[in-house]
Amino acid sequence: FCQSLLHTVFPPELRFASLKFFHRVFSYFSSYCYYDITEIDGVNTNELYNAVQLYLSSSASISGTRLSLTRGLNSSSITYGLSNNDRLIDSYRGVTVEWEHVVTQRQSQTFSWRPLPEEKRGFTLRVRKKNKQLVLSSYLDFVMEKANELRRKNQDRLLYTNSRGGSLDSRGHPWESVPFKHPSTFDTLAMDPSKKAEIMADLLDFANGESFYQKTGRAWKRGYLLYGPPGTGKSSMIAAMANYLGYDIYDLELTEVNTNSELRKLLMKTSSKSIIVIEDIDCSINLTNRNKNAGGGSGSAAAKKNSYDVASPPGANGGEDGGNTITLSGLLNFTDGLWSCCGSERIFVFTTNHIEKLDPALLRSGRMDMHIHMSYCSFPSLKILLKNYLGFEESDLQKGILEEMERVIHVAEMTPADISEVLIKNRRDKNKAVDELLEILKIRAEKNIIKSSSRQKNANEIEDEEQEKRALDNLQESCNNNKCEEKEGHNIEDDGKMQ
Ligand SMILES: Nc1ncnc2c1ncn2[C@@H]1O[C@H](COP(=O)(O)OP(=O)(O)OP(=O)(O)O)[C@@H](O)[C@H]1O
Ligand SMILES: [Mg+2]
Repeated sequence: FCQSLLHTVFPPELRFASLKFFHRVFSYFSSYCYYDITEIDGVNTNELYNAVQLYLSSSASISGTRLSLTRGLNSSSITYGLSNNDRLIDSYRGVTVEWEHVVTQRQSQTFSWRPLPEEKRGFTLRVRKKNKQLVLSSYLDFVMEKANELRRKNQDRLLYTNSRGGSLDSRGHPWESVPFKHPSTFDTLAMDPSKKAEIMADLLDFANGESFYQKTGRAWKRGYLLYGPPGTGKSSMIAAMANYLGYDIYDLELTEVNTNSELRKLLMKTSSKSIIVIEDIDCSINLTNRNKNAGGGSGSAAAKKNSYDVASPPGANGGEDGGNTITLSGLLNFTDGLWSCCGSERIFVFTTNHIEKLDPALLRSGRMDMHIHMSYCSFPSLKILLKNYLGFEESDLQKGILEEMERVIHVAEMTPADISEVLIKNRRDKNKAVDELLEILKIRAEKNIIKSSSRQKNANEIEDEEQEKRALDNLQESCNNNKCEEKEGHNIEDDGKMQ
């Protein structure tokens, strides 16, 4: 209206100045101020625009007359947002604000190095002037935070791998990703319930512990070492952790990493809220010699001790000379050196079948915060498997069968993987599955008893042999001593004679 009035009343040279004047007068008397958030800011995508769009999708009431629906890549849920030129009221700490989605056609003569969308989109936020401070200081931060949370919730988690070696993709990323859809959860995981509850509580404390880590001056990260025989659920536990916290997983293949600096680059490209996994750490690299390159090999015990105490500066033993020169020192810098803090809220999980092979430097407290022993199936774990695979509660099974299972399960030393195999095979006939499982448990237990008794017998025999040998050695030694004494006596005599 103003513009058409200007056209008729003012000559062209005065139009611009008078428009500015009207605008000033209008904004002086208006009790509102307006903020434009455009989709594209210069040549960059405006992150705030995307955040607002996502944020509004959570508060858009279904009663809105027209909503636009979107489903993103890697997302399994639909989000909705404002359609063109629609408005929505939001309130924050008792303050009401109004959002409008503004879409206009882009003028065709605009020059740009990259193709821009034909429509110019943006949000206009209308706030009362008296609330301006609140909006600028905290409402927009709140919107960003909420949007990030929604993005994580809506988006399927990703599983990243560095299987391409050191090569980068077209965007310069060293990680390749696929949607992560592992069904393992803490409900399906068979392990001692009290241990499970402890781990779950620890994870929750970690995820909600931002202020604690800030207060205590610690980097916001946590390390878990899972160890135990194959098939006891170490990988399943990692998947359950990721599903529980909603974190992405970075599966680090150490054999594909050539140098310590490559390892650092990989770490820098991981995102927050993620689990960084190194499976079978004892097999990945030679982790017994921390200062292989810097110290020039394992030396004396003292030199070795020293190499544990002195943290090598990053890159000192980086082995940029090619070949697989990644060292334990590089790995330790990766997990808790300065570089490990270049993101936050990260969990490191290492798995191994042989904890005894690991270097004490990896096991010292503070490095791997929790050591979790995944062991052979116990009776409580067995009950979880029976419930998950066959739907049998404790009360559905005969007391005699349960008692017998409880008696043999420890001696049988069967992994949850072995037991689930038997249950899956017979899952159509549940009673048969239980009978067969009990039978197998008994056979295994019997075998183990025989094996351990023969081992004991062997050990006793070896002990006897050693005792005999020791006795013979002692005898021989005393004989030798006697001979020496006789000989020394002769010498003295000889000496005497000579003198
Ligand atoms: N504790 C468990 N609870 C439920 N299922 C389990 C458990 N342990 C093993 N399984 C089953 O056995 C299979 C193998 O388990 P998983 O891969 O987690 O073992 P692992 O300990 O990682 O073995 P490895 O040391 O060989 O990597 C899984 O598919 C899972 O279904
Ligand atoms: Mg595994």
